Amino acid sequence: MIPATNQRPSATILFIFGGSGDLNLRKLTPALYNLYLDNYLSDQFAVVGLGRSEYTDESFRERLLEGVQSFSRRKDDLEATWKSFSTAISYLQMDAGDAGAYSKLSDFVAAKEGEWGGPANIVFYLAVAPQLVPGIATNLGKLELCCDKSRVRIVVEKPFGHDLKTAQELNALLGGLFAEEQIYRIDHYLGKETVQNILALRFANSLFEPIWNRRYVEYVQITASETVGLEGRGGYYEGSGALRDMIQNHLLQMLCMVATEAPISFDANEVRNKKVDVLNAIRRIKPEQVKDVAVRGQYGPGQKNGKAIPGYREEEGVQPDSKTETFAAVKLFVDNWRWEDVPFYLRTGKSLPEKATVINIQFKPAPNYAFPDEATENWSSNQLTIGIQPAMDIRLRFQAKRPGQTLAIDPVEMVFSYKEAYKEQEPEAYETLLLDVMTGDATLFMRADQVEAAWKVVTPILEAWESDTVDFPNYEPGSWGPDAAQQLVEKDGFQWMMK
Ligand SMILES: NC(=O)C1=CN([C@@H]2O[C@H](COP(=O)(O)OP(=O)(O)OC[C@H]3O[C@@H](n4cnc5c(N)ncnc54)[C@H](OP(=O)(O)O)[C@@H]3O)[C@@H](O)[C@H]2O)C=CC1
Ligand SMILES: O=C1O[C@H](COP(=O)(O)O)[C@@H](O)[C@H](O)[C@H]1O
Repeated sequence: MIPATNQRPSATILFIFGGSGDLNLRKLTPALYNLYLDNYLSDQFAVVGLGRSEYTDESFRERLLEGVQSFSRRKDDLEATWKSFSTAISYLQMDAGDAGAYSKLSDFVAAKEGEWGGPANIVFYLAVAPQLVPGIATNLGKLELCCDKSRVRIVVEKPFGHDLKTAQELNALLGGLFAEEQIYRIDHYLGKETVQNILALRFANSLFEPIWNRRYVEYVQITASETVGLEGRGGYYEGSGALRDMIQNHLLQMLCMVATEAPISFDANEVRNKKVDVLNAIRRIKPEQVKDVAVRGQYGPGQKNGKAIPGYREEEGVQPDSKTETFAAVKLFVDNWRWEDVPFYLRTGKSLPEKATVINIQFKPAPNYAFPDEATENWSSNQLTIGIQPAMDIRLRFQAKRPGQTLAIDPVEMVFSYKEAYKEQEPEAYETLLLDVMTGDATLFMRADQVEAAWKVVTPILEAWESDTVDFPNYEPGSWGPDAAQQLVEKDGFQWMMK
C-alpha cells in the first residue's frame, strides 16, 4: 500500500483453509515464496495448509513446489531457495465441518509459540468455496485464541455473498465472531500496483486534480476484458455471471479509485470512508431504467484465430439454456459535486478480443475556433489512459502541431511505462495483500459497508435481469460483446476506446 510500511511482519502463523486447492497452488504459495525471496517474511513464520486430501508435510511441499514452478514470477534460484522456504510449510488433514478438529489449530499455535518464545500473529485464510465460510468462521470463533483481537485475523476470499441479502448475512455472522479490524475481505484488484497507483497519480501531483471533475471530464470508461472463456470454472460461474464476478467488486473498486475525494491520510478507515462515499453517491437505477443503462451478453460458439470455440452453453458445468451473462456493460453516474452527470461506462466480459484492463478519462474538447478547419481534421480531445494490465502504463493524449509549413494539428501521446521507468519487477497482487494482512494494514481490503454499498449498486440490475427473458447467445467469441454494448455509448455520442 502507499504509506512506506516496509516493515517485516512479526512472528506469524498462517492457516490456509483450502491449502490443497487451486488458489493456494497458483497464487498464495507463489506469493509467499516471493515475499520470502524479498525478505518480507518474519524469521518466525509458519504456514499450515488444511484440507481433506491426504498429504504428508513432504508430499504437500512437493505439490506446492509444482505450483511455484508453474506460477511464480521468479523461479531462477528455486532449487537453492525452496528448501529453506519450504521448511515453514506443513499440512493438516481435516474436514472443515469437523468442529472437534479445530483444537489441533490451537495446539499448533501453542507449540509454535513455545518454540519461538512468544506470541505470534495468527491469520486464518479461507481459500474455500463460499458455502464453507460460515461454518469455518463459526468454528474458529469458538477458539479461545480468537478472543485475542489484536493478533488474530481472518481473510475471506471472493465472492463475498451472492447478493445484498447474503452479503449482509455473512457480514452479520462474521461481525458477531470477529471485530471488523480482524476481517480482511479480498478484492485482488486492489493489490495490483497499477490500481494503487491511481491514488498516487491523482493525489501526489498537482497537475491532475484541478481538472479531475465534471467541468473538464466528459466521461470515464473502465474496461476489463478477458480472452479466455470459463476454463473449467463453469460450476462457479453459472451461479455468478459477469456483473457479480467482476463489476460488483473489481470494476466498482476501480471506479472508486478514480472518483474518490482526496483522503486526509492513508489510514485504512479514512481511505475506505472516502471510497464508500463514492459508492453511496452512485445514482440508484430504477427498474424501468435498467434496459437503458445495462447490457448483458453471452458468447455463443464460433471461431477464434481459426480455432473452433464452444459457446458458453456448451462448457462443462453450464446449463444448456443458461441465462448467465458472460459480458456486462453498465452506465453509472456519481451524484456528487465533483461528478454529477459525468457518465462512467463499465464493461467486462469473457471471450473478448484482448486481455486488458484499462481506464480512460476523456476530457471535454478544447475550443478550436481559432484554427482553420483544414488544420483540425484529426482534432481529438485530451485523454488520460491508465493501463492496469497487461500494459502497465499511463498515456496522456494531447494535440501537437505536425512539423511542416502547413498548420495541422494531430493527437500525440506522452507515455509513462512501468517497464521503462523501473528495473524492478512489480509484486503480484497477492504478495501485497498477504503482506498487508500480516502487518495488519486493511486499507486494500473491503470493509463490510463497502461490500454492501457495492451490492446496492448492482441489485436493481440483477433483479431486472432475473425477472426478464433474454435472447442468448448474443455475441461471437473474439468480438467486443453484443451490439447493444456499442449502442450504450454511441447513443450518448461516444465510442468505446477499445473496439
Ligand atoms: N483459483 C483461483 O485462481 C481463485 C480463487 N478464488 C476464490 O478462492 C476460493 C477457493 O477457490 P479454489 O482454490 O479455486 O477452489 P478449489 O476447488 O481448487 O479448492 C477448494 C479447497 O477447499 C477444500 N475443501 C473443500 N471442502 C472441504 C472440507 N469439507 N473441509 C476442508 N477443506 C475442504 C479443498 O480441499 P480438499 O478437497 O482437500 O478437502 C480445496 O483445498 C473460492 O472462493 C474462489 O472463488 C478467488 C480468485 C481466484
Ligand atoms: O476475480 C476474478 O478475476 C479474474 C480476472 O482477474 P485478473 O487479475 O486476471 O484480471 C476473472 O477471470 C475471474 O472470473 C474472477 O472471478
